[in-house]
Amino acid sequence: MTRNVCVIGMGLIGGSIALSIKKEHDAFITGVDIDQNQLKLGLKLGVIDRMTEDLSEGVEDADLIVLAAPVTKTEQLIDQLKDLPLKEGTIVTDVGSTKTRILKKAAQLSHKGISFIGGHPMAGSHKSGVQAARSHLFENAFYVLTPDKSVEANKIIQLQNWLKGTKARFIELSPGQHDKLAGLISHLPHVVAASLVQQVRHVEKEDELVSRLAAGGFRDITRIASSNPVMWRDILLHNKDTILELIKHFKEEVTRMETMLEEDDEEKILQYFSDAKAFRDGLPSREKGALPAFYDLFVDIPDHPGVISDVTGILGQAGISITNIRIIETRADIMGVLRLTFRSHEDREEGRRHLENSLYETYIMD
Ligand SMILES: NC(=O)C1=CN([C@@H]2O[C@H](COP(=O)(O)OP(=O)(O)OC[C@H]3O[C@@H](n4cnc5c(N)ncnc54)[C@H](O)[C@@H]3O)[C@@H](O)[C@H]2O)C=CC1
Ligand SMILES: O=C(O)C(=O)Cc1ccc(O)cc1
Repeated sequence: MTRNVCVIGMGLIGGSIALSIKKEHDAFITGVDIDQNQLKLGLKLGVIDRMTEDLSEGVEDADLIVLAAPVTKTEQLIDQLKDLPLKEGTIVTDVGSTKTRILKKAAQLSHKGISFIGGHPMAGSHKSGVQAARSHLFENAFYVLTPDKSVEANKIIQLQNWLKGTKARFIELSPGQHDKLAGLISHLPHVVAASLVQQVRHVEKEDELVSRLAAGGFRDITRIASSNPVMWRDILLHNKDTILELIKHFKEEVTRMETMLEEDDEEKILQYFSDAKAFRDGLPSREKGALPAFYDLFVDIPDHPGVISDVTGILGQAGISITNIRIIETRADIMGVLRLTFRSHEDREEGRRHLENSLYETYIMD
C-alpha cells in the first residue's frame, strides 16, 4: 500500500532523505518549500512526486513528516504544525543539526498526541540544494535520534524502518548530550574554519598572492567554510551557550601552544603534535557516505581546444553518464584539471578505465 510522506525543506538533506525513502518504500512523497525552484527541481529529478508551497496541503495526508529546513525555520514550522489537522498516528521528525531548542518546541506537539522524534543524520556536505541530494549520503554515518519520553517505542522502530534506506547507524541521545557533542565535533570546527578563511581574506587585501598559494592543508581544513551561511548562522544561534563555552576552551588551547612557542619548548611542541596525531590517526573512519562521496574523478587535461568534448565523447560512447563536470584549474603554464561526477562507484570505475585507455591521467581524491 502506498503511504504518504511529506518532506518540508527540499534541499540537500530533505532531498537525500526523500531519495533514501523512495529506495526502500512504496511512498508518495510531497515536497514543501518556500523556494519554488527547489521544488520544481526536486520534481524534475524524481526526488518528489508532488510539490506544494502550502504547508497544510502538504501535511494533511502524511504518514511521515520530515522537517528539513534550517533549524530556526524548523522551530517556526513546528509552531505552524501545532495548529494544523494531521493524520492520526503520524510521525514527525526533523534533521536539524541542533536538538535542545527543537525538542523544547516540539513538546507542544506531544500535547496533541503527535509523536515527534528529533533526528540528526551526522553527515552531509558543504553543498546545498536538492541538486546535491544523494540517497547514499548518510551511509555508515551515525543518525542521532532524540525521542521525547512520551514517544512510544514502536514509533521509534517505525521511524527507523522509514529511514532504513539511509543505511545509517541509529543512536539515541538526549538533546543536551547531542548538542554538546555536535558543538565540539561540528559547530566549533565550523567557526574555526571560517576564522582561518577570514584571516587569509584580511591578509589578501595587502598581498593577493596569499590566496593563490593557499593549497593542500589550508583547503582541507577550511572546506566546510564553503557551506550554507544561513544554515550555519542558525546552528550557532541555536547552540549558542555550548559554542561560547567551546570557544573559550579553544582559546585556552591556542594559548597553550602560544606559550610553548614563546618558550621555545621543543619537547612540549613535539609532544603536543604527537598526541594530536595519535588521537587523529585512531579516529574510526567511515568507509562511505558523507564527505567526498559524490563519486568524483579528476582528469588532467592538456590545454587545447576540444579536449572537454573528447573526454565527454569517450564516456558517452561507453554509455556512461556523468551528473556534473567542472574545470577546476586552467592556467597557461600547466595542464587543467577536470572534475567529473558520476552516479555510482561502478560508473566512476568504468569511466576511469575508458579514459585511462585513451591515455588520460586520472585520480580519485576521496
Ligand atoms: N548540510 C548538511 O550537511 C547537513 C544539514 N543538516 C541540517 O539539515 C537542515 C537542512 O539543511 P540543508 O538541506 O543542508 O539545507 P539546504 O539549504 O540545502 O535546504 C534547506 C531548504 O529549506 C527550505 N526552507 C527554508 N525555510 C523554509 C520554510 N519555512 N518552509 C519550507 N522550506 C523552507 C529552503 O528553501 C531550502 O530549500 C538544517 O537544519 C541543517 O542543520 C543536518 C545534517 C547535515
Ligand atoms: O561537510 C561536512 O563535512 C559536514 O560536516 C556536513 C555537516 C553539516 C552539518 C551537520 O549537522 C552535519 C554534517
